[in-house]
Amino acid sequence: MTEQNPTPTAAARFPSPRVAPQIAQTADHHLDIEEVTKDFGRQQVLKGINLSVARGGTTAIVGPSGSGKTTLLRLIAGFEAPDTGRILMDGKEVAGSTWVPAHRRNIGYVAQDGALFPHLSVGQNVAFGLDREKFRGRKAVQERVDELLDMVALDPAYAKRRPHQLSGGQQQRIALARAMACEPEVMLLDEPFSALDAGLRVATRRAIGRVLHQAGVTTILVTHDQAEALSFADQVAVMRGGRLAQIGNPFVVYTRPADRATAEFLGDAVILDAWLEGSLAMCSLGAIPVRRPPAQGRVQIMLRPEQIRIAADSRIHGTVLDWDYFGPESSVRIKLPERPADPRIPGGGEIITIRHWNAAMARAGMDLALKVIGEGVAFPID
Ligand SMILES: Nc1ncnc2c1ncn2[C@@H]1O[C@H](COP(=O)(O)OP(=O)(O)OP(=O)(O)O)[C@@H](O)[C@H]1O
Repeated sequence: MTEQNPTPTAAARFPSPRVAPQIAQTADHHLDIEEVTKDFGRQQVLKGINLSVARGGTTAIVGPSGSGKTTLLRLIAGFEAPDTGRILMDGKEVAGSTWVPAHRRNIGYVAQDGALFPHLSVGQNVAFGLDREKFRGRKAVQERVDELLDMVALDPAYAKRRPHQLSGGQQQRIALARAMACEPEVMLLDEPFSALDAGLRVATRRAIGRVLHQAGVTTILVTHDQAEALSFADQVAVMRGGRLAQIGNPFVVYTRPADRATAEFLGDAVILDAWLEGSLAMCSLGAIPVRRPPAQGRVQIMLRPEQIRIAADSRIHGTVLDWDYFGPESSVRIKLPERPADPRIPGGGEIITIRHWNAAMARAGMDLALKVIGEGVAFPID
């Protein structure tokens, strides 16, 4: 873990009360980020971030490239200092009016490429993080290295190899073992799976997630992959343009995104113009129930493609344009009727994409009856 001797700015050392509000501390918060900002030159990269992470919890910070994810992680690690705001661990300030350097924060860090030392063996890489006061002598070190390799499901026989003699997934597990050797309370993972191919990526993610969960380590994963964020974490924080657009559990952020951009970032979304009356949105797909309507009248309604099903008994129809076959499911493009029967309903003629498991059912030009399952999410029109 390299430290870059960050110099806290005057604002970070002496934040004004205006920018460092007291946010109620909850007993099980391990990490609290309060009103944190960070500028690089004239660019404000973080614009007032507030985020709390529960002890032993797993948070994924997800967002498009350049949204400030890595910068936030580096601030938590102590590689950089915030310009304003503060960061607390266990309710104690580590950045803000005080400064605790990276090596005293008890935080592990695994980078995208693992950053193993190429000239050291696997065993020496893992041993690098050990507290030599605690593990004195070759035997004690060897036993602990074997234990750590076992923890990440690697045979101790690998200890003698050099990093380049291992697969990408094995190298990432070694990087985790090295970071775990320091016995960190918090583990920061900066896109550690992104260089791995699809199959290895899922297996490595599962293996690393299991190790951290079993050890009760509070974990923050940075990723730009929404599926990875949803499957890995119990809390997802969506970043956009230096701000947190939404924080919630994976189910909530996926099914009830806060705005259209978040909806589209987290997965495929069908978005239609609609007329909202009470808690029913009327659109080309019929009357769709909406939870907590944000407005009345003209809105946009969002559905996930898997909520739109083919159902023989429905009055809503569409025409198949084409489809893509993916094996277990197909993606079917459908054109909705030009003018909905009810004149109050905006839209018509929209092209939507749904998912269906049976490709044999779809033919171009075929008429399909469609049914919506569950609730939609309405977004006000600006
Ligand atoms: N040390 C630095 N000096 C100047 N600008 C920086 C520095 N670090 C980051 N930035 C800028 O801050 C912005 C946010 O970068 P950051 O790496 O935090 O984004 P990110 O969301 O992690 O992106 P990616 O997914 O591409 O890694 C970018 O515009 C980047 O160019």
